[in-house]
Parts: sequence; structure tokens; C-alpha cells
Amino acid sequence: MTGLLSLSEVSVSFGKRPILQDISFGPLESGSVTALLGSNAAGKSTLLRRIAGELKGPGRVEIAGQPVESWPAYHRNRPAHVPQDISMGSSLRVFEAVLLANKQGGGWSVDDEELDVVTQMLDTLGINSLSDRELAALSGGQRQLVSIAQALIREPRVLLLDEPTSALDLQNQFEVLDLLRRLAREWSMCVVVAIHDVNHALRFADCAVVLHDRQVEANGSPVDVLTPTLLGKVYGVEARMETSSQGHPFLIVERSIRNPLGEEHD
Ligand SMILES: Nc1ncnc2c1ncn2[C@@H]1O[C@H](COP(=O)(O)OP(=O)(O)OP(=O)(O)O)[C@@H](O)[C@H]1O
Repeated sequence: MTGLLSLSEVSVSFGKRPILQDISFGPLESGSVTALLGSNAAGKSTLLRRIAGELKGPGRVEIAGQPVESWPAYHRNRPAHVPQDISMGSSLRVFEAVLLANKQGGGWSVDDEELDVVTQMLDTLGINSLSDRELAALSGGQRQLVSIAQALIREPRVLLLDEPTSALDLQNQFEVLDLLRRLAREWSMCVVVAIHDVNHALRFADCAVVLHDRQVEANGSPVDVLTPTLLGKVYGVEARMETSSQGHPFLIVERSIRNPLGEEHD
């Protein structure tokens, strides 16, 4: 594994309102999955947009040692970004949409090999049966799977996913996170996933970065970072860590430690 993505002193403001200040972490390694955590409005989506080069601001985001903005638009070192709200009002069909995602920046002729690559990707995500369906007629979870296929099809070196399992059922959540971890390893890809489920972060991520009060509150191995103390500070919940019979650590939330007036219990 080699260092691929690093941030140094990255800040983002909207108008005069600072959202993120002096965010530094990395280098995140190729072949790794990083979970980006933090409470609602902590700035996870904003940070993903900044890493993708969609927002400007002070500080540096570097991919393979170069500022993200310096990589050409369709270069594999340009991060692929799957945002949280994916609207798909188009009458394109699923197969066409994934094929088009692969053609961006390239020529428009299509050979059999490219069609096979799309079929394989739909297979990998278990959505081959949706191939001929119109995007506009998909369910929320189906849309989420198609957008992940669109991002993966070009085999990016850096993949940024904003709550990629929020619309998925339990089986699909597990399968997608497992797939992302496997593809990260196989393709030497650096995957960054904004996620709310701390147990998914514990189970599937190699690294956790937690945002709080506009800064990085903690950064490191998920089992070291996601402690009950941190959950109390960042999410205002009382939690305890257990170990499953299979040896996996998991967190159980006992209660909120914020009352409706925002004051802490004794
Ligand atoms: N385009 C924008 N213009 C102004 N403010 C914005 C914009 N986008 C986000 N914000 C603000 O920036 C802050 C961080 O939002 P962001 O969506 O990054 O948080 P998040 O951690 O992804 O939240 P959630 O977990 O709720 O999805 C919020 O206060 C939000 O209102």
C-alpha cells in the first residue's frame, strides 16, 4: 500500500460561515477504506466535495503528490464522487447510464469488450436484472446501487462515497461495504465513505476520521478512535463497546445524554 490522498490545513466556508477549519490527515493509503464520521452538519459532505475538487478554499488536497485540481478532469487520479442525493429523472436505461459513465472523456465508439465490462459491473452489484429499466423508475436503493456502479466502472484511484448505504436494506448494506473493501484491495483504490453507522465503520473501515466543531476530533484505527468517550463528546450518546462471539467489536448505544434543553444528565 502507498500513500495516495492527503489533506493539509484544508478550510471551507460558505459566505462568511466557516464550516471546516485546518483539516489535515493522511496520507490515506491505496487499498484502504476510510470512514468519515461526525454528527449531522459536521461537514462530511462538504469535505468530500472539497476532496473531489468541487469546492475551493485554503489548504491543499493532494492525490499522488499533486494538488487535486491539477489532475485532468477524466484522469483516474481525479476522485470519483458519489453524492448523497442522487436524483435520476432521466429516461436513460440503467445499462446505458453505466456505459455513459465509462465513456466520459473518451471516444463514442463502443466495442463488445466495453459492453462486457458494464455487464460485469452490473453483475458485481447484483443489479443486472435492472439493466433495461429506466433510471426514473428505480427505487431509492436501486438508484444508490446504480450510482455506485457508475463511479466504479472507471476504476478510479480515489472513490468518495457520501452515505452510500443510507437507502439500502441490510443485505445490500453488508454486500456493498464488503465489495468496496474488496475492490479497494484488488484495485489499490483509496475509498473514503461518509457514514453514520459506527458499527459499519468498525467492521469495514481501516481508518476512521471524526469531524467535530469544524475540526478533526480523532483519526486512526476505528477500534481505537470510536470509543464510548468519543461518542459521548461527538454524538451526545452514552455507549459501550462489546465483542461479538465472532470476535468483532461493536458499539451499543444506551441512551442520549442530552436532554431536550440541550443540558447533560447527571
Ligand atoms: N451550499 C451550501 N451553502 C451554504 N451552506 C451549506 C452548503 N452546503 C452545506 N452547507 C452547510 O454546511 C454545514 C455542513 O453540511 P454538510 O452537508 O457538509 O454536513 P454533513 O456532515 O454531511 O451532514 P449530514 O450528516 O446531516 O449529511 C451545514 O451547516 C450546512 O447547512
